[in-house]
Amino acid sequence: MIRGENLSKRYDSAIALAPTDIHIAAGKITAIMGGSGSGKTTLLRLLSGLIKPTTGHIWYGDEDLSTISDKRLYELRESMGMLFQYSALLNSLNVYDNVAFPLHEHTDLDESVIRTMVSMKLEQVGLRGFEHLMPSELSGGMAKRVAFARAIAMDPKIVFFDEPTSGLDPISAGVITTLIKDTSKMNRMTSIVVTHDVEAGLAIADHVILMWQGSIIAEGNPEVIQESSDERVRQFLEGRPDGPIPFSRSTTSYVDDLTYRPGTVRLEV
Ligand SMILES: Nc1ncnc2c1ncn2[C@@H]1O[C@H](COP(=O)(O)OP(=O)(O)OP(=O)(O)O)[C@@H](O)[C@H]1O
Repeated sequence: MIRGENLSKRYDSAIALAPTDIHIAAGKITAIMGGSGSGKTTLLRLLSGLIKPTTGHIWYGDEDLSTISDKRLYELRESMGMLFQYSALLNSLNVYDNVAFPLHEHTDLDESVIRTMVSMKLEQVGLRGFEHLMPSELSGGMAKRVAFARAIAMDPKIVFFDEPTSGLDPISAGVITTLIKDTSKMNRMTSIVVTHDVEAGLAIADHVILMWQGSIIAEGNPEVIQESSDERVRQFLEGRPDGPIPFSRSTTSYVDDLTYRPGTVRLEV
């Protein structure tokens, strides 16, 4: 369904994503995992057309997301849903209007139809009856559920989830994880989930992509990943603070930094 070809992203001197080929299967859940700064969000943003690649193409069928017009991209977005890390609810709108927002924005449906659709989505996330609440009156878990209902309001074919469980207690995180899994299966939705939650990622994904320093270092079904003997994969899965993925990101010598005097040359390590 979605294919990235020679896809890369560079910010000034930083390479957020090294040239990468990627294939996202239709109707499946793909989990993108990896340490902080490994390029997960960059890859998600590229695949959803939120940012343009430095090199390469993103194919949706025979359309290249990196070169299509803004108008066509807007049309394609009608078949995409997004759930961002911080829920990104519109603070001045209540729960009903937040969930109805994409329906108002992209359709001419009668308000009575929209009302029914919003009720169905809120029922699905267990929040029917909370339509009148404002975002400031919601717990973090409730806000994520509202954001989830909004992401699926248009019955999208593809949904992008960026850290959907971050900052949630284990029960709320479990609720969101289950919602992603059940909704994806039920609607045959293509779900792309960026997550730090190794356990949840391996539990719900059909396909796992593991990233390190802007590159994909392993991919496959959860069993393949779990059985990998790659030291970087093992360190990530076992949550070891140091190993081939270093704890320190510093590129200069610590001793040199402590003894540095202006006018002398700093050594790179
Ligand atoms: N807008 C930007 N400008 C400059 N550098 C950026 C920008 N966005 C990302 N980067 C850099 O690109 C690299 C990858 O960032 P990215 O956010 O994709 O990582 P990530 O794996 O999602 O990290 P995290 O899990 O901490 O969110 C990082 O080194 C980051 O500093």
